[in-house]
Amino acid sequence: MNAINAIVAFDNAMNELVMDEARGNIFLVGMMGAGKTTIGRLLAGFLKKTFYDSDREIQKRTGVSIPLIFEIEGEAGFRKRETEMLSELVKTRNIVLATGGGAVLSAQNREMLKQSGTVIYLRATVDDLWRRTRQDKNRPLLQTQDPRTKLLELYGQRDPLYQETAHIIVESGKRSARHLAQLLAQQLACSR
Ligand SMILES: Nc1ncnc2c1ncn2[C@@H]1O[C@H](COP(=O)(O)OP(=O)(O)OP(=O)(O)O)[C@@H](O)[C@H]1O
Ligand SMILES: O=C(O)C1=C[C@@H](O)[C@@H](O)[C@H](O)C1
Ligand SMILES: [Mg+2]
Repeated sequence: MNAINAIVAFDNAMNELVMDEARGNIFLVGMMGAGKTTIGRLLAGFLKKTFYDSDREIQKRTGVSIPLIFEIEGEAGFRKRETEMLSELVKTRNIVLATGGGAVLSAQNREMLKQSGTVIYLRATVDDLWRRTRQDKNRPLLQTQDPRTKLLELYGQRDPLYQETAHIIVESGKRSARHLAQLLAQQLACSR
């Protein structure tokens, strides 16, 4: 696949096929701080789709924050809730969904996402991810002695899984969230 501006991997043939079977759904995957929530909301606005954020839906349903779920139920408890939430959300139509950063860890989740929508991997460098997340205490996995090293470790583990799940890979690079959302909206509109 050739580099097209910020969009580094956009396989049109595959995308047409995927869009046919995708019920109009777009699923964003990527690391914490990749911009899934920010870009997802903007993209939904441009494409006139309904925006959902899996983390937010879990918080709405449980009435507590993600860090508190991690504290009480551990990561395994959170992952179970995340899979339940994704199973519901993938059944809808015409949505843009920002998934949680760890959604791709489960093979079941990866398969569900691939089968029910066009999956976009928002890819960013560890330096950018670190800059965007370092001030934010809302990410339990980064509450360690050395969060930057943890981020690097998670990136190494997850980057192949995001790539495996995605139909489209977008390098977030130096572009603003708004500009990226605009580029994506244009590409997706063209491939319909
Ligand atoms: N392309 C971008 N350029 C500059 N800043 C960005 C970009 N994308 C996101 N940001 C900023 O980075 C921060 C994190 O973004 P966001 O919360 O959307 O990430 P996320 O992928 O949803 O993370 P999480 O998996 O933890 O929910 C926000 O402050 C957002 O404004
Ligand atoms: O990267 C992760 O594993 C996570 C990212 C967030 O979106 C939340 O889903 C939670 O903090 C876990
Ligand atoms: Mg988010």
